[in-house]
Amino acid sequence: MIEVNNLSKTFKGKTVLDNISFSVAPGEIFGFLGPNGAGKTTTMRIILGLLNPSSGQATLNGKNLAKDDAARSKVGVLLEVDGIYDRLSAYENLRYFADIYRIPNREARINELLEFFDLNGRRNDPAGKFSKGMKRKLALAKAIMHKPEVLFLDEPASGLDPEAQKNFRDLILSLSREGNMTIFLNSHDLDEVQRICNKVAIIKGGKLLAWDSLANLGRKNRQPGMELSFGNTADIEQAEKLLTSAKLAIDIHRTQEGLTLTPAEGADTSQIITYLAGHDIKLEEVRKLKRSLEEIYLETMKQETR
Ligand SMILES: Nc1ncnc2c1ncn2[C@@H]1O[C@H](COP(=O)(O)OP(=O)(O)OP(=O)(O)O)[C@@H](O)[C@H]1O
Repeated sequence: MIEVNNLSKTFKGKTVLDNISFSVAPGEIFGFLGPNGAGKTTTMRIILGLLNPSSGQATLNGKNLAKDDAARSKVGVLLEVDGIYDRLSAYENLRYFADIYRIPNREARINELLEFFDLNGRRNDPAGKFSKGMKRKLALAKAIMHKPEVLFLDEPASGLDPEAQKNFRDLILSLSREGNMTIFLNSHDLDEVQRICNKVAIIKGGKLLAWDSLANLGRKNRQPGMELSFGNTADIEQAEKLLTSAKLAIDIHRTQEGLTLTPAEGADTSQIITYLAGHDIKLEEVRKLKRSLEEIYLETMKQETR
């Protein structure tokens, strides 16, 4: 369990973290979201014990990583700069770190990692000749070599093409599932976070604006929208008028086959369907629209500046 309690950080009088608190449960894939300069990397560095907080604390299983070597050995870290040696081969890079970390059964572990990351065919090629995606995979192999409990990733897929990004996401998911690893992911890639994280925190200007599961965040700000399609296109206009005057829905927009809308406060989907049926309007299909993380994120950002 990672616990961040009332954490603040000031650099030369400038507050970059302002009394933030949250926690990450074991096995969770946690997405830490925010614009550039929001304070994500600073928070991560404090948790890792690389930077002292101005006040408050951050612990892993109750231990301060700055002061506890045993606790520090339970984490793996992949920062934006991946620390791979270009002149060494994939194998030599892993061998070098295996020696530093005194990994038991070194050769077996290196072979397992090269297989898992699909790098075995290029094991003897210098890493400098690798594509960006392959280099990231090698860096991730290095970060998890000692089988950490928690993996910290700072913008792990930035600069990768869509296919390499997908590849990387799948790897992170399988590490979480098979290795039962807790993952702490710093990102401003909303799509990436939406696809893999189960819990999200949003930070801006050093302040924590939100911290919840994706599902709860979607519900909290506003009800998710719905899409209605009609067998008879003449009903579309009529339905729009009825729902507007009955004040059952807001944000009503016409589409090719029907309407998208958000149930008004106090109204719900079944009320809307019953109301339209009572006015002889037949619905062909009703679909709940899932709110994207992008909508939630932008709304959260707006609320803060209000
Ligand atoms: N060593 C430092 N000295 C002074 N200011 C710093 C230092 N490290 C970070 N900052 C400032 O702290 C703020 C937060 O930076 P941080 O790197 O944590 O943001 P971030 O959310 O990780 O941003 P990005 O998405 O761009 O990586 C920024 O204004 C940055 O300039």
